[in-house]
Amino acid sequence: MILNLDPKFAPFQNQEEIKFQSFTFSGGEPHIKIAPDFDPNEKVTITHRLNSFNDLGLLCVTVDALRRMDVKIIDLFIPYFPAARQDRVMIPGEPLSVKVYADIINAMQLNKVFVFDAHSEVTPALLNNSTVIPNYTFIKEVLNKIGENVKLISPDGGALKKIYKVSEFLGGVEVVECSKSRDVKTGKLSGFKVYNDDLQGMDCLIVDDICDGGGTFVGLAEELKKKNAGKLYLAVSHGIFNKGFEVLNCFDGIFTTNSFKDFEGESVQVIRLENLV
Ligand SMILES: O=P(O)(O)OC[C@H]1O[C@H](OP(=O)(O)OP(=O)(O)O)[C@H](O)[C@@H]1O
Repeated sequence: MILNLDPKFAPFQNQEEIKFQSFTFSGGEPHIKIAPDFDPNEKVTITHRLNSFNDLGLLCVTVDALRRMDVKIIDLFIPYFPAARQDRVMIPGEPLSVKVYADIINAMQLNKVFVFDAHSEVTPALLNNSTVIPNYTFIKEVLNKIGENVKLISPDGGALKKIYKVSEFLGGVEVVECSKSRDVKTGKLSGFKVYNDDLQGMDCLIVDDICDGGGTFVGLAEELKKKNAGKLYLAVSHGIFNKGFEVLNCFDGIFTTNSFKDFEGESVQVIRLENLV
């Protein structure tokens, strides 16, 4: 049985859906009424795009309601794990936000928690019973659209381990390693290095988990262009794109999934998770 808390997000097709009504009380608290016409002995998988504390609140009350209906086995699929980038404390006074979210979810005592393309190994390390769904099939779909004659570009050390696994899955597509540096005091991006000089005319696909403002990818695209690379493409599992797509107009194509939100009529090609999981 599936309980899709976000009506626009139904990644698992052909499964019986649990009906419910959800709304927000006038004081701002999320609420749910689940229709009791299903067998509580069956496993229930909740799917939810958990992008805010309100979403988390709805998840908490949903799990409570299911437990009170005697549902014993609950799985959760959250495609984008909130605060996954806040996986270390850089300066005293900051929270370890990823642990805050993980602790709350762990307290729900779920059977399994599925996360799509976790930012780092910290998320699954903190989450009990977690499974990370890799980005391999997403990137394969991207190559189906742009062709396989590209080099895979890894923007930084954090992305490196994952990109070699993607390359292996794709039968050995060549990887170009890059690194980015930040100003120690401000944390602002200060430079990029591309460890391959043989990019003349080569089409390049930058692969990463998240595009937020896009500074990482614009900076890297400039470096790739300096090396006379051909067409530039960007594929990110989780598209936040908080500065819009205009800033990313150096790219010949941008690809993402609907893990964070839907992008209707915007300058990005969305490969929906329905086709990937
Ligand atoms: O679109 P932008 O605003 O440039 O952000 C995108 C970058 O941010 C994240 O990495 P982050 O820099 O947090 O990686 P780290 O954990 O390796 O520091 C993500 O993996 C991208 O590389």
